[in-house]
Amino acid sequence: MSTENTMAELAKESRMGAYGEEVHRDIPRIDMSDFRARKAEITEQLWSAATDIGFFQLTNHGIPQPLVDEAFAISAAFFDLPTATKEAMPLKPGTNAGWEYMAQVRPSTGTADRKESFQITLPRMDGLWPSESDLAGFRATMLAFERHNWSLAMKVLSCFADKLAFDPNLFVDGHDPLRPEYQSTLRLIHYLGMEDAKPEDFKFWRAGAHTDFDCLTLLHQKTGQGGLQLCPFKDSEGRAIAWTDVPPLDGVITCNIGDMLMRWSDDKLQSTLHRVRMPKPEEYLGPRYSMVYFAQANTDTMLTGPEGKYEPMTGGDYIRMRLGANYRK
Ligand SMILES: O=C(O)CCC(=O)C(=O)O
Ligand SMILES: [Fe+2]
Repeated sequence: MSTENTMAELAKESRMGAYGEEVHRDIPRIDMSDFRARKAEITEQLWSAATDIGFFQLTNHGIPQPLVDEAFAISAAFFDLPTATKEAMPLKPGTNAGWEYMAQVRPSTGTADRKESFQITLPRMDGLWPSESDLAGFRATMLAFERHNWSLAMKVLSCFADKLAFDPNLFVDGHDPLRPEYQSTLRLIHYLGMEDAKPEDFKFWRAGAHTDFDCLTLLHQKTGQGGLQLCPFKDSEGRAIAWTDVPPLDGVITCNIGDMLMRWSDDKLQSTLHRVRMPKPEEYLGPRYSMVYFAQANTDTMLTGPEGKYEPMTGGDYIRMRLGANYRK
């Protein structure tokens, strides 16, 4: 993407901070069971969702629910650690690794998201894991959970490879987790509870409107902790903006296409604007936890579209270009 395109992208995001209207839309739900036998059928469903609304929800996805539950529990325990302990694992700008507190400022809102997060990008974790005495089992659980998410993301991406007439291994090789160039990220998020918040705090966002930078996002939400809303790309081009709730459902993983895959697919796959709104006063006001896996092509993977619409670019250059705009210096 050229600099002009990036700036146009940011200008577009900066108009997205308003609350806007809400409308119901069906989010396609896709059953991943018996994947190898049903791959052709699953591929059609994924393609239809990803070229249209850009969001879909996976059921029977193969990530064991006890592992998801354990990851949520230990993520909450991590955020309960003393601030000084978390401060010893700081996010280094541009690395997607480490802990941050209210540091992510979205171009759409110009204010910091009301959250803290801990990001795990495997080759960059030296000195950033909590010790076993601080939080026993954290690293082992997160390593297992990360790899399960990678595996599911690769299944979904392999379906897109078929439709894009890419080499069947292109995405798996391009996200090889055993290489130092791996830059996919698992992000644990704790959105701050609003029980004691001042009325003016409610005008902020838990996560301001944005598109993701990555290829594919897998989002784990907790039932009862809603707030995610999406606005399909088609409606965001100066036409009326209408936002659609994506309620959390047990056993379901919500997925969306990110900008990197949109570019890599010559814009066939749609990266869709989304945000996390504040609870309304009558809703659950407690903290909200989510866990998000961002599949991002390795830093040395060349993003070359099927029809060559864009100049080829490496995954590393692409992420660097996008990260600069999103964190406080
Ligand atoms: O927490 C959520 O539900 C969504 C988070 C998100 O969109 C992001 O971190 O990119
Ligand atoms: Fe996102």
